Amino acid sequence: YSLFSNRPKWTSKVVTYRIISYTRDLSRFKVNQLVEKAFAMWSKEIPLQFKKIRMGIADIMIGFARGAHGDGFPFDGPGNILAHAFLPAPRLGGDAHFDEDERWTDGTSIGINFLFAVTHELGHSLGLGHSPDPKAVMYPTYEDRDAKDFKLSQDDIEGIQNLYGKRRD
Ligand SMILES: CC(C)C[C@H](CS(C)(=N)=N)C(=O)N[C@H]1Cc2cn(c3ccccc23)CCCCCCNC1=O
Ligand SMILES: [Zn+2]
Repeated sequence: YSLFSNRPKWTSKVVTYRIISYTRDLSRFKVNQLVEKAFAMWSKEIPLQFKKIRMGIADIMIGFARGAHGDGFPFDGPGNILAHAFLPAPRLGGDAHFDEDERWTDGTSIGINFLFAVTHELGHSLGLGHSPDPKAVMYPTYEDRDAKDFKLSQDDIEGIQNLYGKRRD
């Protein structure tokens, strides 16, 4: 795993999130469900709670966009960069954006596995960098093969616990 030298992290006990836009590739219900599942994978390992809000400003704002979308980091059409997320910080910090020019799937058809991508992006939203371990969710590139029924690797867990400590309950 890798962290950033200033080790940015959330210092509140509860971190809020809000899904502000959706994709035409998956139902809103499915997007909500997969985002919830990705948060649960990380929160299982650390003493941090995630709370979904429906209005207002959340710590982690999640959405889909194509091309230039107002954060100075325009997406690049199909393929290449699939998504991006900002390290823990106010405002844009923590936010995760998914490229609407990709085809997002829940594993039942061809396309980029959305659950895998959300889990990777939330790793960044929580403060993780990339891992050199090809088995880690935080490995820099998307490999379709291990996107089906994946779980956090030991490396991912060690990294996130280095930052937030172990969950005790
Ligand atoms: C891990 C993801 C869920 C999130 C990361 C983005 S991020 C910011 N959150 N680390 C991602 O999109 N990685 C690229 C990295 C990448 C691979 N290639 C590229 C060609 C051009 C540009 C980028 C890439 C080679 C060709 C394959 C392109 C399709 C797959 N793209 C990737 O794997
Ligand atoms: Zn990444």
